[in-house]
Amino acid sequence: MSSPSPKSPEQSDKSKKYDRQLRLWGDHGQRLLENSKVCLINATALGTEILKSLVLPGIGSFTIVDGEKISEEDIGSNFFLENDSIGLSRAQVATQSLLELNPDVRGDYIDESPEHVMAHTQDFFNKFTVVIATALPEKRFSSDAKLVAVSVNDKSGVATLTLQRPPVNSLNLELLTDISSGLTEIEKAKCRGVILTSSAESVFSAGLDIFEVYKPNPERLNHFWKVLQDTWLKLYGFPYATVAVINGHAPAGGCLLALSCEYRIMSKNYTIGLNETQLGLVAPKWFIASMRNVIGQRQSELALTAGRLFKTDEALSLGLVDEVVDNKEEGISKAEQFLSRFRNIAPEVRGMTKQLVREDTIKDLMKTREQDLNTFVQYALNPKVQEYLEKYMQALKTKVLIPLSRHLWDAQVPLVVCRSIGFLGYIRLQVKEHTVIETHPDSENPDLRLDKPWPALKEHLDSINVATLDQKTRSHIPAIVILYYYLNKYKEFHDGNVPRTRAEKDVLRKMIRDSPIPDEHGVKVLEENFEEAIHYVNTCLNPQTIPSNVQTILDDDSCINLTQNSSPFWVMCAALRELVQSEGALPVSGSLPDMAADTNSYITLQQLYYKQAQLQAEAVFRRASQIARNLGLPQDIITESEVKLFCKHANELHLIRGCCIADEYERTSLDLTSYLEDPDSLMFYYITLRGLERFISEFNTYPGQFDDQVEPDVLKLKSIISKLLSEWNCSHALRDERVHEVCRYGGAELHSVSAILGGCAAHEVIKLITHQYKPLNNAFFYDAITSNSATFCL
Ligand SMILES: CCCCCCC/C=C/C(=O)SCCNC(=O)CCNC(=O)[C@H](O)C(C)(C)COP(=O)(O)OP(=O)(O)OC[C@H]1O[C@@H](n2cnc3c(N)ncnc32)[C@H](O)[C@@H]1OP(=O)(O)O
Repeated sequence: MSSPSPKSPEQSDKSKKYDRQLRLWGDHGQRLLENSKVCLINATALGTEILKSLVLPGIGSFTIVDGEKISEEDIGSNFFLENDSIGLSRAQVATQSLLELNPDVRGDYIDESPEHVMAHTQDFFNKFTVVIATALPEKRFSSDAKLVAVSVNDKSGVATLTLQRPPVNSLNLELLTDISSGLTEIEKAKCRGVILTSSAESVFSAGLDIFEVYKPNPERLNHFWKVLQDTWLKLYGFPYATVAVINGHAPAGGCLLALSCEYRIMSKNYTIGLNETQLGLVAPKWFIASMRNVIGQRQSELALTAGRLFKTDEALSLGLVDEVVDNKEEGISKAEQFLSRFRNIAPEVRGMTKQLVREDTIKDLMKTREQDLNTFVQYALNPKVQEYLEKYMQALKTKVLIPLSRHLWDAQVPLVVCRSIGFLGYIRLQVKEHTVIETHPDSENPDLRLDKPWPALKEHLDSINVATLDQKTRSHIPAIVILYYYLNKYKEFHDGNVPRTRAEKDVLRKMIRDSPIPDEHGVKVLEENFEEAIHYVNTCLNPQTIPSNVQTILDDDSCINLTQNSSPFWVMCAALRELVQSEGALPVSGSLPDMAADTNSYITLQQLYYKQAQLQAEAVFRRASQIARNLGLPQDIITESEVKLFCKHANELHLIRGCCIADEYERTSLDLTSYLEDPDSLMFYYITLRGLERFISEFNTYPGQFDDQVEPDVLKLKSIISKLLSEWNCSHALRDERVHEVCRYGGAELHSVSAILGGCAAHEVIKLITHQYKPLNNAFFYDAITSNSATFCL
């Protein structure tokens, strides 16, 4: 790779400290690094290894977001955590240890889960240059979807209101609002009855959304409770017959919804109850009344004070539910049968009777609404209650990858997701758009323009007749002059064409090789500069074309249709496009390779190239500044030094348009056939890891985490993976030993694997920050057993 030249001996302390890396990405790269703000989610062994490799080269600052306390497992794998820190905040201890590595770096931490941070400070992550997330399970939910579905069976006149807020229909403000408007819709349609059920496989509703009450915004909290009261009043006093088909767990608020209906049909093997006391919460009076009206004072008191959750069959014996079924379909059919009981009863009469039965309970809340609201708000804001809720939230675990990925995608903040488990490692980069000016290609041909020299260069080169030079001058002229001279001779005999094929180039090489004048002994000695000219025949005579990747960038919509949101890169590209259109070529890079020549002739030539590069860069700068002005962008958005750098590297520009992780996880088909047919392909790790993510999401543990659960977990993971493969329409199966291997790890991190992967991930982050070198596009897998690695574009 090409590198900036070494620094002079008079270096500042900082440049001494960073000397080696400055050779790789220069002062300007270092400046970007020192201005960067990096966020790490979860200070796992891998997470801290990544930060270590970013703190040492001097990022500006880092913030760790991690609500976990240090465990024994952490101590075993995480170099930055000490034995005596068990039980302390992982974010805090890791921050302190990392800061010791480099006094020039600032660091802080947030001792909260990323989900909590997301829920309370939506834009928190937007301020970072890069966000890195380790050990972050997916969360399968989409924020845009409708939260309830209402369907009416025209024949039976029965409406079904289905709760569909994944994953567990927790009742947040939006879901409650949708339930309420769903009921209004049904009321207007004058249906014979309503079935309330859920689209989730195993949950009816998890009750109130804890995020509405944990560290709440007081205004929203008020509104939330009012809407809950309204929704309950509407459902409880609904004029038409209501049945709850409880096709999954129904704790707390979920139970309240079911209790508000007139009849309850529950699938086997789930739980239901008002379990508030178990959570350290007191259920409001109308929750209690709803239960008392169904199972009576005595049973309610026993159930409520203990916060009991009843299994389906217990709930049946208690009268909390009316019927038990095997599945939702049977439940719906039984609900229709219940509703058909009222076929011969006038709906108004039925409705009025229900109103009278329920009137007192409804009036009670109506009378005390304001007081109930105040009590709730005060109670929710009580620090002790918040403490309970915090503990409870931690127990529920957080899964935040999907919403975080979407959020950062929209905010255009790069996200680097990494996982290290046993001998397996994975890095996935999410960038919406990433542009690179200095890609540092491995080999670069000098940009000499000998096929089409600009006038000043042509004039200079034409002024030297190589054939007539004396021996001494001849041996000191730069190789480029020689090459140009013989190229012109060649063209004279070949209809003005430059040599293209190997045979044609051999002809030119021979012309140069045969050129020496015999010495006094009649021997032809080929001077070093002539040897160099022969060498350049291969690399310097390719006609000046615009590389296809650069042309694609210049033809990109972002280059042609600039807006006020266009980045400086695109403004410079637009200006470059105009230069290319008028001159037919990219700007000259302006640098000459070293050559055996006398200083004067070399410098004369070097000046010509340098001056031409300056002139072209100035033209691009003027045009770019004008474009920026026309767009109303700030004047300092385009700097002359940046435009010079841009023009110098115009033939290596690189653009990545990535893919959002959330989209990747929601994809329904994936063509893996070609990979899975190759026994050496590491693609199976992708499938295994996706299975692992889903396992963690469903069971809140790692497969194989508990010794006595390894075999059952293997079966569970296998079934999850085959479900995934069938979701992707992929007929291949994953070999059993692969699944066993992952379960054997039990979620453990190995420090050695995390250290390697941490270095790799940190290097990708440096590329993203400095906008130098091409970053990974987009996933990297590392197998520490075979020492193989592979990258895939997912
Ligand atoms: C402050 C004053 C308040 C006074 C009001 C008093 C009245 C209170 C009424 C209430 O309703 S309080 C809420 C009580 N709810 C519960 O206790 C249920 C908790 N959830 C569960 O037990 C289980 O989730 C479940 C319903 C049995 C389903 O289990 P499953 O294994 O299928 O899913 P999980 O992995 O546990 O959860 C998936 C996902 O959903 C999140 N989640 C679960 N419940 C809630 C909730 N109530 N609010 C918000 N989020 C919830 C859970 O954290 C998981 O999230 P991720 O980890 O995927 O991010």
